[in-house]
Amino acid sequence: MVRNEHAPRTTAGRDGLAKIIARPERSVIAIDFDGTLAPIVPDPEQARAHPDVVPALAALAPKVAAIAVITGRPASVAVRHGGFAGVPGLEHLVVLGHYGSERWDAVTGTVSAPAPHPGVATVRAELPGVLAESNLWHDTYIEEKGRAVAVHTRRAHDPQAAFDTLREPLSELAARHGLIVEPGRLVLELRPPGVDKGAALTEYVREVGAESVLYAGDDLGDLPAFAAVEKLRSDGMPGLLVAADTVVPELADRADLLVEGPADLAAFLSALAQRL
Ligand SMILES: O=P(O)(O)OC[C@H]1O[C@H](O[C@H]2O[C@H](CO)[C@@H](O)[C@H](O)[C@H]2O)[C@H](O)[C@@H](O)[C@@H]1O
Repeated sequence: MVRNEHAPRTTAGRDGLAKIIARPERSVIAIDFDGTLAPIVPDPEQARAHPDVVPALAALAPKVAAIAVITGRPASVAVRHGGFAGVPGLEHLVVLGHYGSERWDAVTGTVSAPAPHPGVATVRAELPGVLAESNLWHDTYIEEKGRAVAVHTRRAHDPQAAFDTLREPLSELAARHGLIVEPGRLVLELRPPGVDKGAALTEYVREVGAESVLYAGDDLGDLPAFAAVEKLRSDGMPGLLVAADTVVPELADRADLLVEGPADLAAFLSALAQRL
């Protein structure tokens, strides 16, 4: 059974869930990684999917049209930290990395990606100077992401103050080299423009020919995916929006269903799989 506390609080969300239950074979289940499938931890290298996540996804996958993980991480990192490769039941899993610009298919085990944006290398070279000018060189952690570079302030003495101080200079640095800043939970990522989780989700839903969609996320980078589901709903496709945390109110306020982090999301997905 899907427990009562996992009942959507909106009519649109209830309609979305009802459609998923009625025609699961035409439903896409799309889920963010950090904060949604993997608990937030101070060191991004140490983030791992909650132990209940892979069993829940593996139970659900054979019953729905498709499951996709849509993440700001490089696709290969999400696959590794998620433990998604070679799992019985997840033979058709898709991971859309770098906000949808990369794609890993479990079927082939390979990642497809466009050529790297030349601005990333220049930004990387200038970043230490910008951080030093803000007196935050020692207070930040730089995550090398290949096609992007992320500046984390979670380990700073005052994480929110460091985030606020860096937002403008990093936006200027990004803009000088044709990049944008993607803000997240105590992270400012400098990345190429032109792609977001909303576009990635819409394209994937069309590719699969889905009739309903569920999207779960926790952070600002998930807002375009929420907007995409809202647009699909206005075009007649039922959908369910799940927030895995209330720490980003802009997202949580728009959710049909709130769950309490990755373990609770896994419980919801597992109960859904049983019901289907
Ligand atoms: O799209 P996502 O899968 O949610 O990825 C967004 C960013 O997540 C990661 O940072 C967040 O998780 C870290 C590990 O728990 C945490 O330390 C950090 O404060 C969070 O912002 C990741 O490191 C970034 O590269 C992603 O862009």
